[in-house]
Amino acid sequence: MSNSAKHEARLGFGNPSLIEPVQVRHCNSLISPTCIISCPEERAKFMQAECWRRACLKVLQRSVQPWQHKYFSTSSLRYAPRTIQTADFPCELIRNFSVIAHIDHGKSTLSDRLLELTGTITKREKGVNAQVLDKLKVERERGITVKAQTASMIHSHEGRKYLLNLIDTPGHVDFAWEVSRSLAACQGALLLVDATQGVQAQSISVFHVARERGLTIIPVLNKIDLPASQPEVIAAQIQSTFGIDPADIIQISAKTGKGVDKVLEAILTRIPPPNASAEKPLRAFLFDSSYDRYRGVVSLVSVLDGVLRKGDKIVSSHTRKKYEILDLGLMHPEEESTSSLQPGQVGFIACNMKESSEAHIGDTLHHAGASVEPMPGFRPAKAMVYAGIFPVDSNDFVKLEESIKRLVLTDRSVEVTRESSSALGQGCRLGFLGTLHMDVFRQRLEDEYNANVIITAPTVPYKIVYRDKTVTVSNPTDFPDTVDSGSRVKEVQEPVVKASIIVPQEYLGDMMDLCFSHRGEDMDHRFLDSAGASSRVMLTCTLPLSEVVTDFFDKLKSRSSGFASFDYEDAGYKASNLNKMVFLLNGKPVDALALIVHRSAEQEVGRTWVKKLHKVIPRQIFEVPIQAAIGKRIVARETLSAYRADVTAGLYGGHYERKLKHLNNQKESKKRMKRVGNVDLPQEAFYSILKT
Ligand SMILES: Nc1nc2c(ncn2[C@@H]2O[C@H](COP(=O)(O)OP(=O)(O)OP(=O)(O)O)[C@@H](O)[C@H]2O)c(=O)[nH]1
Repeated sequence: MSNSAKHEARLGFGNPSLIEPVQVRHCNSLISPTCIISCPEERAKFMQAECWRRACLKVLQRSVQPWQHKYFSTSSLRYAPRTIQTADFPCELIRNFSVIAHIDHGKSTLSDRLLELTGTITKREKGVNAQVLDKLKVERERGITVKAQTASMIHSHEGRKYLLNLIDTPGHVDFAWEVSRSLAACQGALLLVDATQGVQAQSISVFHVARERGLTIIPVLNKIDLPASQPEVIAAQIQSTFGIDPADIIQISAKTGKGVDKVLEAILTRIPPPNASAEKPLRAFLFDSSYDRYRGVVSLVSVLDGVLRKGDKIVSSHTRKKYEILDLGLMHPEEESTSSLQPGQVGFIACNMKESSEAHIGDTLHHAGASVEPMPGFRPAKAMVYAGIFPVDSNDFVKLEESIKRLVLTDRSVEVTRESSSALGQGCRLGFLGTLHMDVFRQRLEDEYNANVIITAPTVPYKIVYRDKTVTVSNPTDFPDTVDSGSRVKEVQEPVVKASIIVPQEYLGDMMDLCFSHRGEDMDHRFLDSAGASSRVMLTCTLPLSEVVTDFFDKLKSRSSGFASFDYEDAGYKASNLNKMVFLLNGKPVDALALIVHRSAEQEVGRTWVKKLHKVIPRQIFEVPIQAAIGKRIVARETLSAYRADVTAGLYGGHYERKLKHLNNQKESKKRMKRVGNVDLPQEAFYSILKT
């Protein structure tokens, strides 16, 4: 901002500490919406800048009460909320639908195109951000959706205005829970299939979830602009896999916009309106929540019956706690306050819930004093993979714990407990839905909270069956040291999954080999297309979850030249021959590196890890044996040779015996060090071991 700019009017209200500082870079100066501009030319420049306008809107929507909008005054900057009268949309003018598909088949691109086509966002607002609904930095960087997003659109058709509510869902198998709860708020689903890749593993799983929920499915073939697309072949595949009539399939290019208008028309004509009544007592189904630092928990609800108004007193069927609706409205695509949510509508509510655990996913909210039948809820998200997270600098634990707590407020599927390790100090043990989920969480910690962390090798929850009880163990340090006939342990069970792999026929043999080498059982396969040179096969088998969470997916992609797609679902527990492997440095176990391994992989895993350790541990002034042990049995060993300090360096010339005396002294002191077993293992060494 130029020096000539004088202060004239504040673009912030009430208590300035309530205003989140949003930084906007313009004309190479950092400005924030609380900054003040008076020079007319400067002001005009700022006001025309899109970044400035968006930042102001963001601040206003987040921190300012609607009654304060009038103070936000200069003419070109006036905050003009697009007022939606929700009462104008009775059930027959509402359509609630999700976009579902295999990963990367174009869900977010189609969602953006629908938002554009209905005028909800303009091309200018969209700017360079290719995907409006992928709001997280990690989503934009990786080009994947990790959190389902809701957006309401208004679309005019044959002289009537419809309220369309879209939910863009993630495609990766780790986030299947997100998809299933999003579908609970919908009557229809757009099933996207990439016209170059065809039906993939998650296309099948999401199709079945949508069908089980009784949703109307609109099949859409995407990416028909690509030269490699084969619309007819893939349409036949959709017909044979799902029993869908090819005449019902809409062919589009979400990228160029071709055919997307037909999708809009199908949404209006094929998806039934919600069956909700304003006369019945209120029932609002809570299907998602997030945390806002100023307002507490903000929940997404689908109003099944009745009307929800600002100021209403509501009760949670799950906790029986009472709340007052302080704000509510539609996601358009950002939050936009309205005075009510009508039957059949999907929107957000803020009702002073302080803890995110109060917003129980699958809860039914009703008016205080009324009694209603709650909807059947969801099964809670189940952690499949556990890992310890430790700060690289152990002094940063308090800061790290605080960051984890905050992040968990926005990601309810993560389980957190405290953990301490003699090697890595204080940390947290976290439970995730899968390894991608774990990696995304780690990246968010680094991106959003500047955390520098060490994350231990992922492990799955095992069941230890003792003679008198069964205990679930999600940390290798809690696993019994020996599981043999003499111990109290009757058996160890590990989680297994039912895996399905879709792959061109020529890779079937490779895939069977791969599953077999990862302890796959009950293998079966069936052809998806009518027999032909390029027909595709669906291979199913049960796999131990611990095999899936390591490098299975990478191997699957490389051995199928990227053609295989993979999906899995929980298939319970199975008895298995497992043991705890510990790594000894100079005879002392390093707790943070303990692993649970299957008998058949002991040698290989032991050798690989011992080699890894040998590479990264700095040489000490004494020899260090690095061993992998199972109980008392050593399965692999490397020796880190001693680093020999040149104790004779300062002796110029002189007698040979004098040098020998120094060398002997050094030998003695090394012996003492060895006895203490004091291996110097910096945190950075752990970082590089566990990173790989
Ligand atoms: N050529 C072409 N590319 C497309 C089309 N639709 C999407 N893409 C591209 O496909 C890639 C994946 O698209 P996304 O919209 O992110 O896919 P998605 O299904 O939302 O991905 P996830 O949320 O990670 O499952 C992006 O690079 C898009 O630009 C299309 O119609 N034609």
